[in-house]
Amino acid sequence: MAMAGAVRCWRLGAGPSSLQIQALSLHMSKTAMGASQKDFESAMNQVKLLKKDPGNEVKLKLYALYKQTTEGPCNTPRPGVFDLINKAKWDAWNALGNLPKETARQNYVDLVSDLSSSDSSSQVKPEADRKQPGYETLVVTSEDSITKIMMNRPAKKNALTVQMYREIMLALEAASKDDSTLIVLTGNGDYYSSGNDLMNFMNIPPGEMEKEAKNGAILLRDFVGCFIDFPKPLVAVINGPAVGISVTILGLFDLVYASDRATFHTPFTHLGQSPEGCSSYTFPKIMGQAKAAEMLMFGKKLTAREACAQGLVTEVFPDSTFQKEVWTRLKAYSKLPRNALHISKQSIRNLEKEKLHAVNAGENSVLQERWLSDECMNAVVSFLSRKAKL
Ligand SMILES: CCCC/C=C/CC(=O)SCCNC(=O)CCNC(=O)[C@H](O)C(C)(C)COP(=O)(O)OP(=O)(O)OC[C@H]1O[C@@H](n2cnc3c(N)ncnc32)[C@H](O)[C@@H]1OP(=O)(O)O
Repeated sequence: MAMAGAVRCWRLGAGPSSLQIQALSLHMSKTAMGASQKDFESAMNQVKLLKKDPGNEVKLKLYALYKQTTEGPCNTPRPGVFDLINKAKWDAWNALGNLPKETARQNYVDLVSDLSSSDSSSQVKPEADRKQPGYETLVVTSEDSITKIMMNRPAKKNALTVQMYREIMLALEAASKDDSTLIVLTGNGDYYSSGNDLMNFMNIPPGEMEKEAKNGAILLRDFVGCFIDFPKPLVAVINGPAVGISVTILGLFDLVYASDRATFHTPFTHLGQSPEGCSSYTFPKIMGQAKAAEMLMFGKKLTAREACAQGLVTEVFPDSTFQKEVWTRLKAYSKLPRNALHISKQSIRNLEKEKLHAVNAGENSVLQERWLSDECMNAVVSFLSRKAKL
């Protein structure tokens, strides 16, 4: 809602200390003498420096007091019934009746002073302060109503260890309960993620293979289950190549933004494995049977633009401007009415939830067998002995 003169430019920068000093001086002006024209002008400038949007109700109050101070009681005709914004502004001004200009000026100065005080106590914290503690393989931060979960093993291309699967589940669980509107999953470094860490298959004593395969299937079921059940909009910010499970679960996200440097690769057959992440169901639905088969069965690697053309990716951005463009977009989306957004997400997902859980269970029991196969073991040994790479 734009209100000329009274309320503009909430995001113009000002150091917290200068805000505090000005807030204090405005408070001090609330003495018996009443607010002067200079105080009023200073308050108008102060409004432009507020970092936190005070909300429409307060903006209307400010607008009304501004008009009353500068023009006196409202004497213009009421805007038409469909001119909602101007009608709301007129109503707020008109409600002040015959309030004297001096009192309106004082009230305006007092209101701005209160807003400035609460604004300066909620200044943006530095990145290090926003980082949530307790994660070793992730960096989790919350800002602008967005919780960002960043996979943080760049030297290993963000390959997913058992600990990382568990930490992502914990971070999702916490994010489902925090006050964020959107949740973002992304990667640190040049890769989004190279998929399952193939070291997860190593160092298993000979007699323990079946038990470990079973544990792996349970971990995978729970991991994918978290994405199926997640109640808020999930956004993948694909900063570079994505492999294996980091690709398949994209079918469970609400938005997928990719750098034009990203690629999408599911080389399951080469690895003696089979699709997971509900991709055996979501991919044919998203891109059609033929394209899904080429990816999931024959391991065709897609460029970001191909993945976008096939509906797996929402939008592709040039790598040079990727972060800036994506985060600007997400910050705008995070201001949408939170409850409406979450209810829409849940309505869409609820239609499919039961089916997705059944698909997840089915895929995992097939994979549990695959992990015990010679084809899978040979592929892992080849990679680890550096004979094979994707
Ligand atoms: C329990 C749940 C199970 C869920 C199952 C999911 C299925 C999948 O996700 S299948 C996909 C598995 N992923 C792969 O097969 C990728 C294997 N990695 C590669 O082919 C290559 O590393 C690469 C193409 C991703 C990158 O090649 P590049 O030459 O650029 O870099 P590298 O020198 O190979 O990698 C750097 C460093 O990172 C290690 N690394 C990378 N990816 C993995 C991985 N997936 N598992 C284990 N380690 C990985 C790589 O070994 C290097 O480590 P060192 O520097 O120590 O040699």
